[in-house]
Amino acid sequence: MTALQQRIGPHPDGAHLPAHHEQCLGCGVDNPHGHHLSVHREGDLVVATHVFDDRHVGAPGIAHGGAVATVLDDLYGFLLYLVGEPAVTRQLVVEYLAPVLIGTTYRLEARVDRREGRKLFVNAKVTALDGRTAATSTAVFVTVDAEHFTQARPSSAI
Ligand SMILES: CCCCCCCCCCCC(=O)SCCNC(=O)CCNC(=O)[C@H](O)C(C)(C)COP(=O)(O)OP(=O)(O)OC[C@H]1O[C@@H](n2cnc3c(N)ncnc32)[C@H](O)[C@@H]1OP(=O)(O)O
Repeated sequence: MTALQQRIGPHPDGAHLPAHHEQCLGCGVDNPHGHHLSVHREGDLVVATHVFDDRHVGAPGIAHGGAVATVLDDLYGFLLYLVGEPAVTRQLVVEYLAPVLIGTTYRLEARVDRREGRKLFVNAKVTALDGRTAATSTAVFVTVDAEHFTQARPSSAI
């Protein structure tokens, strides 16, 4: 079994899901610019509790839209652990419904809506702890083989 296959799973309900790799902008623990997302499985959902900090500011006190998109994109990347195959973003759509505030805790959740061949149609939302939804998203991911990740660095550890 390859390291990629081992990382992909399976992962039981409730399990903490492994970072994509240590330097990943979304979830890598060793990336000083990263969001350090910590994600677990809740049934068919992947879920994170997240606080944007001053590194992610756009308008004063408000998270940059690109930072929110980054986190959503990375969260979708955890659905591959439920699908059991690697997949990458082909299309990402974000609806910014309300400002995402710096220093405020949000629940992020994502799920696979449906699959058609290699295409995974996925959706996500960002919800404040008072229940208000700050952002929703849809995306299309496309499954790839392990060689996809060796295009830039043939010796990639993924
Ligand atoms: C453990 C850790 C490891 C895994 C680590 C994972 C890390 C995850 C990190 C978070 C996520 C990311 O940031 S991922 C990084 C950002 N994304 C990328 O770099 C991807 C760049 N794009 C690509 O490499 C390529 O375009 C691919 C692989 C996505 C697809 O290329 P392809 O393989 O040639 O496939 P292609 O024929 O073009 O399209 C496949 C199918 O999708 C359809 N399709 C294409 N676009 C759309 C669309 N917008 N809406 C609907 N359908 C679409 C096509 O019609 C086709 O359908 P049909 O004709 O077959 O029916």
